[in-house]
Amino acid sequence: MTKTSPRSIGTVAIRWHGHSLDLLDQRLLPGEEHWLTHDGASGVAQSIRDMVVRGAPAIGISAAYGVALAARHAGSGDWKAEIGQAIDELAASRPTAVNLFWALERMKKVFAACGSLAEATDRLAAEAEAIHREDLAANLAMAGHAVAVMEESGTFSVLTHCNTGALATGGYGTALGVIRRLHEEKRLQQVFADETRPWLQGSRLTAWELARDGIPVTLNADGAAAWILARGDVRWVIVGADRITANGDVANKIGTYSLAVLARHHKVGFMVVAPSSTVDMSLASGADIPIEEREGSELRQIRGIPLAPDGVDVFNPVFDVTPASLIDVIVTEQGVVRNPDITGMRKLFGEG
Ligand SMILES: CSC[C@@H](O)[C@@H](O)C(=O)COP(=O)(O)O
Repeated sequence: MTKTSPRSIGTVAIRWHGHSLDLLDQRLLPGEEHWLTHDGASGVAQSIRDMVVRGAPAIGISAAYGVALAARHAGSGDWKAEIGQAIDELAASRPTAVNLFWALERMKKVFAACGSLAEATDRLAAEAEAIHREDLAANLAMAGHAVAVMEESGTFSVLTHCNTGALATGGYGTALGVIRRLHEEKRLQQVFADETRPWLQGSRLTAWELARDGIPVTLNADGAAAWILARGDVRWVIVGADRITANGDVANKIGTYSLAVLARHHKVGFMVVAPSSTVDMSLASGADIPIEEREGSELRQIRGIPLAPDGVDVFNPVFDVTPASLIDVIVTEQGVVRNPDITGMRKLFGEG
């Protein structure tokens, strides 16, 4: 057992120490880099719920470490019940990103095969580390597949939404990993980063992460995306995903669907980049995906400063579903699905 996190590429947001888990508090970025230490699953579940850690793969990885912590700190009595409760608590933290449930299923399988607490402690930690390591490897593989799809010669600009970087994953990033690779290959003119209202993952996290890594980034209001695409130098809109269903529909951060409509109108490529842990072949279409709604206060105020009349009614769905028909290509570490539909999805991922 290594008792260390895999080496992240880009900003590190998850640090595993074997007996505790440190998460970079993403609520405080870009102003402050503050780490929260967790020694139990409840704290990890709360950090997922409160968005200390966010982004589909990072949520799955953190939950897996949460289960490992539950074993590490379980009493010697009914340790099976304690770990089972921890898994249930983690599963209730956020509903949309399937990576959470995928990671917990992996942990459950290992847990079910353990005959003693000592064995569970070792094996659950090793499984969580494997999930973390494999996510980083998937990101690197996806970047390779994605840039091979892009036939443009010379340099070009891209537009992205939300944060899909090292902060949201095991390191490197999904959509942002592709952007990193384009930059490494000197094919990237610049990245337009949607600010991503209301939580501002684009301005607070993506712009920060890219600027730190020396990748040319221009921040824009979400409402400016149509005008930016109309100007013609953006060739691809590249986004991540929280859940991809059997017909190729994609749940991702609210605002992704409008970008897909805009991309189709302006004949700009629309690419979704996500590891296979984001694919949910058990759901027929996006209509079956549970869409998280968060507190109205996320729109009414920012860090206590009022932005709207006190108590005004708010509708705050934090994800939307982009129909497969608006997506040009889905990229995973297992390969790509062009013009996704059920046939293409089944070819790559089986029946589910
Ligand atoms: C690699 S992250 C892909 C998605 O999880 C990301 O685009 C997103 O929607 C994150 O939402 P968040 O609410 O910040 O967890």
